[in-house]
Amino acid sequence: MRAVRAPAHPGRVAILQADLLAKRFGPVTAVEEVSLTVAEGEIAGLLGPNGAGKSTTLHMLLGLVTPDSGRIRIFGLDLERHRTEVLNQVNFSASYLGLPGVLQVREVLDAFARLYGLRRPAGRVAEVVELLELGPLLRRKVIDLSSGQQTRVQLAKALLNRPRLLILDEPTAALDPDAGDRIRSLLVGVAREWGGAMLITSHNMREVERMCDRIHFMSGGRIIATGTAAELAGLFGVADLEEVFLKVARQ
Ligand SMILES: Nc1ncnc2c1ncn2[C@@H]1O[C@H](COP(=O)(O)OP(=O)(O)OP(=O)(O)O)[C@@H](O)[C@H]1O
Repeated sequence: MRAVRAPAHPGRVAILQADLLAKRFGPVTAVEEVSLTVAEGEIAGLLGPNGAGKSTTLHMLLGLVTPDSGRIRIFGLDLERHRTEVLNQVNFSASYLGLPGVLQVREVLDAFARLYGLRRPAGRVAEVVELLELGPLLRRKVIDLSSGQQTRVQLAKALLNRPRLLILDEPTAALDPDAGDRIRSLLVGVAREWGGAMLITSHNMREVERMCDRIHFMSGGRIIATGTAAELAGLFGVADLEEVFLKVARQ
């Protein structure tokens, strides 16, 4: 299949550059020849059916999984050689990442603020609490929160260090339509305001169409197409991203 490769932001600095990543788990090839870039200020989407290799790719970009081959540069630095310097300016949120359930929301945020070595931890915690509307939940234990509320705490934690690169694995999967809508607006605002870059996975095609400047579509461990939602729809000869997804998943 011919791939569309549209440069989203020609001339802008590449925040993330991954070249020819590959990862096998025993007999399973999870990721093969994956190359992608995310530019400063860009929100990029990584889409694909279940098992396409999205999470494995994200985990390699976060240094959680070691690639069998390939190279990752973030902020122009090699991730393997400059791991601490790079990861200090990156953050990640995923619904499957548990937070310490016995702690109150305030304690969780304070603990991460200290862990990140923030200069004004109390001020920054107050900012993310306001951004994610967590004020009424601060004294509640994480384990007692609904999954949507826990997602908001996860996102607050992920924004604490003002990451230059924010990686989100299905950020709004547990949120109701209203909360999801507000979080999407917030994330777009954060990307535009900070000039940081975001890479997100999602199974919500409307969300991806609304948020993402550019989409990398994965199937069978490979990126099979890259472009805007409209470019991908054109490439596959369908009306929208939802139909692209169905076409790829059913092939
Ligand atoms: N730790 C692991 N050990 C063995 N196989 C793994 C491991 N992690 C992932 N895989 C396999 O690699 C392939 C890609 O998995 P991955 O989780 O990256 O897909 P995904 O696109 O994120 O899927 P989903 O949309 O379901 O979250 C799958 O076949 C999966 O079973």
